[in-house]
Amino acid sequence: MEKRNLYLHTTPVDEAKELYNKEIKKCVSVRKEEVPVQDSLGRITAEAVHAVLCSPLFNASAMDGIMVNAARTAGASEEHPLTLKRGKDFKVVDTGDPVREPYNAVIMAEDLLGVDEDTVQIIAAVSPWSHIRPIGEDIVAGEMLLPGHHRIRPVDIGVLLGGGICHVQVTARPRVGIIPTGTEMIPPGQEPGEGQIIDSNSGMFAALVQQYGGVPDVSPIVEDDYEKILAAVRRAVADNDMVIVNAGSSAGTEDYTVHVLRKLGTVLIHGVAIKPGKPVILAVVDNKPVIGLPGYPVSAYIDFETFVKPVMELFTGAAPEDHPVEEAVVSRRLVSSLKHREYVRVKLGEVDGRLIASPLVRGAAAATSLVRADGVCVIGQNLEGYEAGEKVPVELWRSREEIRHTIVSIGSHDMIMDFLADLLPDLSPGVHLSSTHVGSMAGLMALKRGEAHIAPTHLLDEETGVYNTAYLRRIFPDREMALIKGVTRIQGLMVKKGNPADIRSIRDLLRCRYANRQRGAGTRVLLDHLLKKEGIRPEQIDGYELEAATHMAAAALVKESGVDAAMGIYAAAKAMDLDFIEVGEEEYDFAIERKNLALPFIRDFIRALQSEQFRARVREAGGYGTEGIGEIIRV
Ligand SMILES: Nc1nc2c(c(=O)[nH]1)N[C@H]1C(S)=C(S)[C@@H](COP(=O)(O)OP(=O)(O)OC[C@H]3O[C@@H](n4cnc5c(N)ncnc54)[C@H](O)[C@@H]3O)O[C@H]1N2
Ligand code: MOO
Repeated sequence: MEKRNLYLHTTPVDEAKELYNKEIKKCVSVRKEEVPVQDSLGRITAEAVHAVLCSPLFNASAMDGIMVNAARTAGASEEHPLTLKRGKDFKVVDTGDPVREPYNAVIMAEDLLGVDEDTVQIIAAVSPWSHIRPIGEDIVAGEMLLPGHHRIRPVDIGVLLGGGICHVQVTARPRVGIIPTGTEMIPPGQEPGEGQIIDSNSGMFAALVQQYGGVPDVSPIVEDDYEKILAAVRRAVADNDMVIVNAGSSAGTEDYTVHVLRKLGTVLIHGVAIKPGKPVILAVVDNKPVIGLPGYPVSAYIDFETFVKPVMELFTGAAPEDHPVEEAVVSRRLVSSLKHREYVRVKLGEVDGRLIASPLVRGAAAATSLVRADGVCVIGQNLEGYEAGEKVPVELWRSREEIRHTIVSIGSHDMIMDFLADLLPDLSPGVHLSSTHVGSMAGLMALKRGEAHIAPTHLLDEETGVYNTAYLRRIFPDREMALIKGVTRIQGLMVKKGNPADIRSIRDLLRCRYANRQRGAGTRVLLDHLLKKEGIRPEQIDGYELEAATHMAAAALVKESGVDAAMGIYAAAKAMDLDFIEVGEEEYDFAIERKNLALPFIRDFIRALQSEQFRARVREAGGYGTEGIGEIIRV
């Protein structure tokens, strides 16, 4: 079996879905089961449900008051109030009480003039049936309460019970077998050894299966061995309605999934024009759908939504539910290939009334991009992408309301942005902070294009030695700008614990392996400044070209790889348990257009900055100063 799968042909997404759907429909049969109405929330009705009882079950008073015979009230007026006697003319009723012959109308208590215990006067006649809910007003026995294919909601449960139904026929939950494969995989919770990977996908699949109304059945991890995978698939197919085999879907020498599925059944598709998610396998084994999903989490998720969910809907009878789509302005150029339909995760924010989509990292292994995403921009296979500023359709993964109350920050990274994102919804319910880390300079450019509310920045003006203001003046010559004072922070060289390479100053970078930050990052500007002061040229630094996107990513390189030093902030070094050699202090502030200072959520942001909770977190992290925090500097 030591051969590679070369699947050069990739089928367009819709074609693959249609072909598979046609084939699967032949073998999927919907099973029904009866469940107590009380336990039916979220289940799908297998057939229409009809009421067995009327509601109300009898003619019922709709108000507190008295019941009368309407004819008896004729002639009552303000000039000629009519006197009624208890027992003879009326009976007292409460809301919901039955109203029977000879009574046929109810008068509200507030419309009665009390004379004594047993006597009232009325000043208007009433018509028959007033304030009476007639039998079957809401539900008539035999009436259809819910159609088939309907997802049962709390209000439906109320109506079913009211209509005399205690048990309801729903579609049975499909059992979905999940087989994680890979010799390098370990279950979550086990200490990973060299080269081992935590099986995080199975947990995600199990949750997705539950979300879409199925019952997950996760097998133990199967190593990359043809016979073992074959046995696992056989077992899972026998025990379940459908099966997912995870990883080993592509062209590696140990990617056995497709060979196993060919041996056991029919592989209809291997390779779809979708990115991420290309190596998906759509097969049928023993009349049951079996889908091979790629190992990379983002690919696996996109393929699950695209191919597994529709099959589950065949079993559950649920109507396909799609995310709402809205038009957004894309903040960066998005290049895509005609070879596939591409799903680009985006952060969304509303700035100056426009919905702005900022693309997140596109790697298929970047699972956090799924967590951080507010939506996804789907670039059709017939498109080569979009230019910055172009309108693009975006599937929303969060509500429009939530997006509207989100402060969009684009710029330099600091851990205080995480503290603030965590604190804000606590201090100002409903307000969120979304921060994208692209470096100080790129953040200011995004602010200029109207894609962000604030841009965190720490840029040193070499001539004046002053942070931030000079850049704002230069980049926004004709706009009224301001800086919200943030923190001062200690910058330094992060080195391995115990400083084995004995690094004491910038000059020592000449004899070690360094990791830099991306172009336009304030930390890189500071390094360049310090190198210049020492008369060192960038090309003399080994690793000047190696770029980390954040302080923490730079610290992780020092901690886990052959890198000896990276410039960063004290808090990152401390968080990663690294040693730290101080090189200077800098100012990390928030650039903003002055007109936006009045936005309610910007006031919330400033309040959060000045809160005792925030100061406490910053003190705990260490390496920060908070003098003047939250003050406004006009630029
Ligand atoms: N020569 C080629 N190599 C690859 C191609 C190709 O066309 N030619 N396709 C690439 C694409 S696209 C994808 S997507 C991946 C799919 O990989 P596999 O499905 O074969 O998965 P593995 O190689 O076994 O694993 C890859 C990677 O996925 C992660 N993984 C796997 N299982 C799990 C799990 N249960 N939980 C969490 N993460 C998991 C892990 O990082 C693995 O290293 O192939 C490319 N290669
Ligand atoms: O299809 Mo893979 O998912 O592009 O990375």
